[in-house]
Formats: sequence, structure tokens, C-alpha cells
Amino acid sequence: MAKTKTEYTEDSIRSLDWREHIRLRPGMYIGKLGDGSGQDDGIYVLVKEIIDNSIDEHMMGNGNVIDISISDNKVEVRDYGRGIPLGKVIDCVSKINTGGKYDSGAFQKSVGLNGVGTKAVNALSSYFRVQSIRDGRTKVAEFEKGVLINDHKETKCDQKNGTLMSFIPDDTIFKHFRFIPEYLEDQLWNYAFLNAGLTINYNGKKYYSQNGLLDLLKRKTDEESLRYPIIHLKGHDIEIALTHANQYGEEYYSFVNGQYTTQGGTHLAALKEAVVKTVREFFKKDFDASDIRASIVGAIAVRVQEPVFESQTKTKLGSINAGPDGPAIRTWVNEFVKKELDNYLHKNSAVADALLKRILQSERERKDIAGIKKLANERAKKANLHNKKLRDCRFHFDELNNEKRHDSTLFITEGDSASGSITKSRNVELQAVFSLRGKPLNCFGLTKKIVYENEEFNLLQHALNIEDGLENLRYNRIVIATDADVDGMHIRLLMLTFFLQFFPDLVRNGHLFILETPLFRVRNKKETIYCYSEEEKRAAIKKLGGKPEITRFKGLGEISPDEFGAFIGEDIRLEPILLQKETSIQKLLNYYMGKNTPERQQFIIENLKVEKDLVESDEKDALRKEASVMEI
Ligand SMILES: Nc1ncnc2c1ncn2[C@@H]1O[C@H](COP(=O)(O)OP(=O)(O)OP(=O)(O)O)[C@@H](O)[C@H]1O
Repeated sequence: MAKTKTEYTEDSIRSLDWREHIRLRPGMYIGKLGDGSGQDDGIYVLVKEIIDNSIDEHMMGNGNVIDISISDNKVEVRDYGRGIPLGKVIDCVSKINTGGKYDSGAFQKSVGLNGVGTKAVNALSSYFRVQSIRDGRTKVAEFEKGVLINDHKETKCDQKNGTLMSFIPDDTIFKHFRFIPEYLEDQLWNYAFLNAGLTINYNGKKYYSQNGLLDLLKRKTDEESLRYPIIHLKGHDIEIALTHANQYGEEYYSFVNGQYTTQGGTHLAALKEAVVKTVREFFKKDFDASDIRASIVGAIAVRVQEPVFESQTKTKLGSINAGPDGPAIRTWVNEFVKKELDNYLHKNSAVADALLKRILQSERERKDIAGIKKLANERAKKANLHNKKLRDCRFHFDELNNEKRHDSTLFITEGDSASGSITKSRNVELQAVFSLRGKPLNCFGLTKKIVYENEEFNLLQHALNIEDGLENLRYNRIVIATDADVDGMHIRLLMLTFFLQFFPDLVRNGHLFILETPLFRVRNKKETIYCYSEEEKRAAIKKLGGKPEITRFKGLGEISPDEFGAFIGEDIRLEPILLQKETSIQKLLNYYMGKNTPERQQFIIENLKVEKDLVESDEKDALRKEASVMEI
């Protein structure tokens, strides 16, 4: 069939102004949009763009305090830097590619470099206000969706020098967005660790670090689980902290010019490589790299003149030089680690001994499961061909679509009817279903061997493709979708245990979610409202008036495929599993899954009202409470 021909004339060519372009293609500027439930959703990038500028000021030696507040979705950031030069306030926030960070001496080794950040925030906000205060004078300008609505005259002002920016994200772009305060906390701690001596006040809480990356690793680990004290190496424009803990997998935090490169890049690759090399040379033994790296928790921060990031969101560092004439970053990091770590190990023989012990233990464990791993993987490969448990989707997270990963989801369900409903109503392009057969094994306290021995776990590991780390993860979101009853809650807890114990990175990187399903359907002839709580139910009854029909959903299986489609479609409600960085996974699992301790019993008694006359909704609320404690 011939394609319908459209004319291609001069009229086809359009020039967008900056504001239109940002609003048309926000992804280019801030990554994905999202509604705030994902850690890297756009609204957090907006906040970051503004804070980055204040950090740049601090780094240049201007201002040791940054005040941040978020309430009613309005974000405010006040720093005590030099303030934007008053005559350029409007240009700086509304004229694309305008800024002081190109080659002026006013900023160096800063994270800002494109002259785009604040413009993106401005264009994507329903309201944006900038105020600069300089030597007794101030300039204010206000915008809506990037359009200047109020250009205030410069006036006198007796406040301290600095810049104050506030904005409200545009909810026509960030649909149904809400800020999850914890997501920001991690970012703010990172700023504090990377800028030792800087105080950040955020909604009444103070973020401050004296010892930089050493403090960062202390926060991310639990002292008891460390094999030896954290090694902290500091050089000119490079800082590294390193230790071995108990957990499975490796854990890294990497930064460039104060920017958290969540996807790593050259500097991190260099660190990993250098540690292996140095350790091998120090012990004069050709250990397997995976044995050296197993259970490592490490952080690296570098400052460089002209960082090349892979996009405006700056989450991955490309290949760069350490300075105009400096060595390539890889060589630079390598040389630093080689010299400093080697020195450190020579000076601290107890640490060197503990490190060696850890490597040997990993080696033993690896050899121990090598046999069974091979068998299990062969079995899984066969089963995968027609993996009955998996109803796969067409596109996967590890594949690219126009340079972006496919945003795919895997639902983990239990019970035939629930799996059936989801399978029928899902979007087959991007939503896959993995069905559990009854209750999964409680793997608390077991070793990784079980992931190979237990068929269900092994198939799940294969479906996710995470045997060798998260790099090839096939689904961006892993959603536990179990019934909202006691059994369902139990299964949920067992699955959380599985992921926390063996794949903590997956949880840490925000890939794990719980599916919220409605408890009630309230409807009359004209309208149907699904309600997720008693409160929503009351509101729905009020809204519909009269005597609407009220149905309580007991299990996922009861919900018809048609209805289910509405809950896993655009309006899907996901509760992310957040791992607060202070939490030690081991401690947590011990508490919830370990032997009955008096504290645990007390907790259960306080939180579970399991009595004869249990009111159904109370039951659900109580169980929810228990589960939400896991949402640490
Ligand atoms: N808090 C601030 N204090 C002082 N100057 C600021 C502040 N915020 C912004 N500016 C000025 O406004 C300019 C534009 O900022 P913007 O965030 O748009 O881009 P950038 O920081 O230069 O680069 P990038 O797009 O990489 O963030 C900055 O280069 C700087 O000169």
C-alpha cells in the first residue's frame, strides 16, 4: 500500500524557541519525566539543577550554607554565594546557552557546563522565581512555563549576598507528581560528603560532613559487617574510600565535580581495574578479579576541568582528560590507586591480612557453587525455552530504543487466577509476568547456593538476567503483585527477603516495587471509582452521592482482567521499596526474618491486631504497616 504523501515545503520547517523545545523534548534535558515515584524521575533532576548551581558557588569558595525547602510541591533553594550579576539575572535563567561556566575564570571544575540547567527548570515549571542579592541590591524576576510575567525593578536589600530560586514543577508535564522526601535525602547527603564543611539545611534537617567519602561509606555500611576499617585515600582532586563488607555483590558510588554519576563511567571503571591490579601485585598472586571485588563497597570522587558527560543529566562520565595537559583519567586513577593503596596496605598489615582472608573466602565460596551453578544454569536454559513461569514481554530494559532503555516491568505474582488476570490485561510490549508456585522458600540466612538449587529462584534469576550483576537487567521495574491478605503479605515478605539478601543492588537502585491494588470499587450507573483506602472509599461515596454499589476486592484473582487493565496501565500505583542508606540489610533481615526476639514479638503485638473480631480493613491496614516497615 502506498503511503499517504504529505507535502514537504518551506512551511514544514519550524524553529522552536528554547522554551518550546524544552517543553516538547523534556527528556533531552532532564531524562525521564515520571511522577516522582522513581529516584531518577524528572522532578528530582529539576531540584538538582538548581542545587548544582549553589554547589558550584560553594566550590568556588562562596558560601558555606545552602537552605532548601520543599512544601506543597514548591521548591526553594537559597545560597549565600556571590549572587548572579544583577543585570544578567533574567538572561541566566531564560536565555539558552547562557552562563558563566564556559571559559571564564569565575567557575572552575564545576558541574555546570552547558548553560542549560536553570532554563530547563524554568520552562518545565508552572511557576519559577529567581532573586539575586548583591552588595545591598536585589533583582527579582518571575516566570510561568518559561514566560517572563514579572520583571521587578532592582531595589535596595539588606539581606546577605546570594541567590534564591523557587519553582513549582508543571503538572501538565509531570502528571500527578509528588515529591518523596527520602529520595532527596540521599542526594543531599551526597552533596555534603562531596563538599566537606558545607552545611545543607533541608526542611529543618541538617546535612553536614567533616570527612567526605569516609563518612559516605560509614553511612552506607554497618560497622559490624565490615571486614576491616574503611580505607580513605585523598589526593589532589581525587578521593577514594574503600572497604569489604558482608553482602553479596559490589557497591560503588562515583562522582565527578560533585555530580553523582549513577551510571559510573571512566573513573569508576578505572577504580575497579586499579584495585584488582594493585591487590594482585601486593599479594603477588593472580586472584580472580571477581574474588577480589566480591562484597566491596567503594567510592570515588574526582574533579576535572572539562568533564564530558553522556547527556545533560550527567549520570555517566565519558572519556576525558584530567586536565588540559593531564594524563587520561584512567591512567591518572590507576596511578593514584596503585601508589596510595599499595602504600596503605604496606603500612597497615592488619588490614592487608583481613583483605586477603576475604578474598580467599570468596574464592572458596565461588568454587563451592561452581559445580551446581553449571548444572542449574543448564537446567534453567532448557526451562527458559518454555519457561512456564514467565510470560515475557517484547522489549526489555537492557535493549535500547532511540538511545533510551525500554521501560519494561516484570510482575511477580502468586496464584493462577491473579497471574491469569495480569497476563490477559497487560501491555505485552513492556509488561511481563512471573508466576510463583505457592509460597517461595524463606531464604533468610541461606547462602547464595540456594539461588541455584531452588528451581524457582533460579528461573527468576534467569528471567531477570542478574546473575552477573545489574548491567543486563531485563526489566526496569520488578513489581511484587500479591494479594492483600495474610498469605499475600507473607509472600511479599519472602520475596523482599530474597532480593535484599542476594540482590541488594537491585533494591538499592530503586528497581523493586509493590503493586497497590484497590480495596474497593464504588460505582453507580454513571461512574466507577476504585479506592485504595478507607479514606478514598469515603470520599468516593460522598462524591457519587445516593447509595452507590460498593464491592470489596479480596484478592487479585477476583478482579476481572478488564478491570485489572486499569490498575496496571497508566494509573498504576506502585509503592517503591526504599532502602534508607543508614539501614543495614543484615540487621534488618535479622530483625524481621531471624529468630523471635522479644523486640520483634513486641513489634508484632503492637502492629498486628490479630483478634477474633478483626475488622477486615483494620487487618489490611495493620498488615500494611508491617510491610511498610520493610519499605525501609
Ligand atoms: N546560585 C547561583 N549563583 C551564582 N550564579 C548562578 C547561580 N545559578 C545560576 N547562576 C549563573 O547562571 C548561569 C546559568 O546557569 P544554568 O544552570 O542555566 O547553566 P550552567 O550551570 O552554566 O550549566 P548546566 O546547564 O550544565 O547546568 C550559570 O552559569 C551561572 O553563571
